[in-house]
Amino acid sequence: MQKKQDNIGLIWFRNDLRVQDNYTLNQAISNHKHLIACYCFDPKQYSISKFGFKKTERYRAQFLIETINQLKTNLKQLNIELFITIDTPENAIKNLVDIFSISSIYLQKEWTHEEVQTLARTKSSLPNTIIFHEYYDQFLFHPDDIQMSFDEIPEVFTRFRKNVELNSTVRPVTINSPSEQISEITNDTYVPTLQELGFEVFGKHPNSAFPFEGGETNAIQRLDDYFFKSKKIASYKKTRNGLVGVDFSSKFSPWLANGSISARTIYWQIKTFEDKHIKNESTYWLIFELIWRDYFKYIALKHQNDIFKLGGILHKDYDWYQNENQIKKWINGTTPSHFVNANMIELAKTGWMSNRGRQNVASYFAKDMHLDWRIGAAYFESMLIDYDVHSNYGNWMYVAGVGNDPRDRKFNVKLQAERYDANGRFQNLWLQNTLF
Ligand SMILES: Cc1cc2nc3c(=O)[nH]c(=O)nc-3n(C[C@H](O)[C@H](O)[C@H](O)COP(=O)(O)OP(=O)(O)OC[C@H]3O[C@@H](n4cnc5c(N)ncnc54)[C@H](O)[C@@H]3O)c2cc1C
Repeated sequence: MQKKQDNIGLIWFRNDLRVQDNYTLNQAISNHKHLIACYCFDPKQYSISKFGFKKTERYRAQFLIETINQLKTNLKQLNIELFITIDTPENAIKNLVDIFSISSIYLQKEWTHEEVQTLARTKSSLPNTIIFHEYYDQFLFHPDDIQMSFDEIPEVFTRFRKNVELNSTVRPVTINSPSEQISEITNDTYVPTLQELGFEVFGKHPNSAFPFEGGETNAIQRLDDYFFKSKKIASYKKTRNGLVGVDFSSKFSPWLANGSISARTIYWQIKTFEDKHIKNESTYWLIFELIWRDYFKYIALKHQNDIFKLGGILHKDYDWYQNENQIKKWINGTTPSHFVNANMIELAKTGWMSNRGRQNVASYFAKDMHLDWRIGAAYFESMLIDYDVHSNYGNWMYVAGVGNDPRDRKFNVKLQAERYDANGRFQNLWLQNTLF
């Protein structure tokens, strides 16, 4: 076994906010006797984006605060202090490097524009002797285990799925054990409040389909409830197009998005469930959806910044409008479609929307209202508790006809409402103040 280094290693947490099955942390623990960690509430993430929305709205901010609280506690159990700042990484990390004479920094590898820029700024604020150890760790199927280069990722999901199902395996989860305690370390940093991030305190909406709290422990709790206590996973395929309540789908996405649970952990727990209870179409379908998640990550790796461009990865030259009045109607839930409105009001009041809802409101925005799809995507980015850059932009491109839908479908929102909300329960839930 390699001898552990005496100098202190630094783990920079971004979207991998967990201690178990965290390969980056695992490598840092293997290489260093002593470790510290940091998380930055980067003010840029709370500023206004180019389309006029706050990049992170209050729902995700609250979820993140809860997540960092648990991360701090869980890291302490591994004898690792988490330093938290409301500052840019370039400033915060430079400070820690100076104070603790850090020479190695560990982080999850990201490839989207803003993350790459932030890392570049951070690197240039530091001496070039600092070694950065970056690892892909957000996938179900690790990039080294798929039999395709990024350029060869198929543009059709089914081809990608069949390839990985046939040729790749999911790695086992890694268990992290404590590192050595650092004596006499002072850490007076703390998890900020919502107000310190620029928001007012708010209560959870009583009708929210996502009433859960952030953090690794809560993610595991939800998994245990959905799989082993209620066993709802066994009927997931039948319920997953639901609109009302907590259990029609797994609700794993917010924890997956900020990395408080890994896709591998979910996968191996599905396998345990199948061994202990039942293996059926529903248990498979949850894995199928996790492969969709991987797919959009690989699409972003393949096409880089094209996923943010108006013509998307297909470089389509459609006519798009930026009519402010129409955009407001969509956001406020005052379009001619009650079904679209109900979904948009749910999003505004809770930070959550079902997958069925998202497909419909996005299709309506792009294909009925012909509005610049990037504005809809930026609004989702602001509001969603589970915002994930690859899934959000990948799905928006798909629905807008500039991405990976080979059939370029348009949703008929009236028929969709009749099919998925036949008794109007969902629409009544969110439109009661506007219709009656
Ligand atoms: C326009 C649009 C924007 C979206 N934006 C996001 C986003 O920012 N973040 C996000 O996590 N998901 C996004 N999705 C995908 C999907 O709607 C959510 O992942 C899902 O609704 C989350 O609920 P769940 O965890 O209960 O999902 P389940 O149905 O229980 O699925 C389990 C997991 O599979 C993954 N998954 C399921 N469907 C998809 C999908 N279509 N694409 C990628 N992964 C999927 C998610 O990680 C999800 O947690 C978007 C979909 C659309 C149509």
